[in-house]
Amino acid sequence: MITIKDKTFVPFLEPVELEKRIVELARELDKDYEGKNPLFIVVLKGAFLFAAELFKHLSTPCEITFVRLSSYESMGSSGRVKQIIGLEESVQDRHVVIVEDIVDTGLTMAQLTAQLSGQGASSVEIATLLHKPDALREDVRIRYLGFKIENRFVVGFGLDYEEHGRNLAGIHVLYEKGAE
Ligand SMILES: O=P(O)(O)OC[C@H]1O[C@H](OP(=O)(O)OP(=O)(O)O)[C@H](O)[C@@H]1O
Ligand code: HPA
Ligand SMILES: [Mg+2]
Repeated sequence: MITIKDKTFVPFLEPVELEKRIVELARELDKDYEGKNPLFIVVLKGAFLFAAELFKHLSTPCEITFVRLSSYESMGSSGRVKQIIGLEESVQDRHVVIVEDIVDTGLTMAQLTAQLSGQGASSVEIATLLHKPDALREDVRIRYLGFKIENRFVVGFGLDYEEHGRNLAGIHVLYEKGAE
């Protein structure tokens, strides 16, 4: 168990499980994007460790860039996605893969995919480490998924609780008596 501020979290996905699944995703991406020079767009801050692990195992020639989007306040979505750092590259006629840590309500991905398609990308796919199907409120199609998880708040491996816990090597879930 670990404590961050006023909350307790318990281990849920170990670093070795994460790495094993990320290697599988990299192999799938290598196969699907061979010869396409994809543009990977990493969504900061949360996706930084997932992206680092993914790219270490990816061998297809590609370009990598970053945006920084923010919508969460403490443990809930504010309902608004703020673009803190925008995209510098043109996505016109590019095969784009968004690299995200988690699709929760889907609001962040719904907005970003609509924006990229509107800017003329040839294709836009989502690669996310985690997804909470029971929390989804938007029409979001995930092409590359690490783990489907329950609708419970998680931290670690890039994900934060009030900006803390991003450096944890595994994913931890909020401790609720009787649910651990
Ligand atoms: O599906 P949604 O409900 O939109 O939630 C998912 C988004 O929320 C988190 O970002 P956050 O706003 O916490 O910013 P951060 O990555 O800097 O922590 C997470 O990293 C995703 O980008
Ligand atoms: O469960 C979560 N944990 C941390 N950040 C998040 N952003 C969306 N869902 C989550
Ligand atoms: Mg966050």
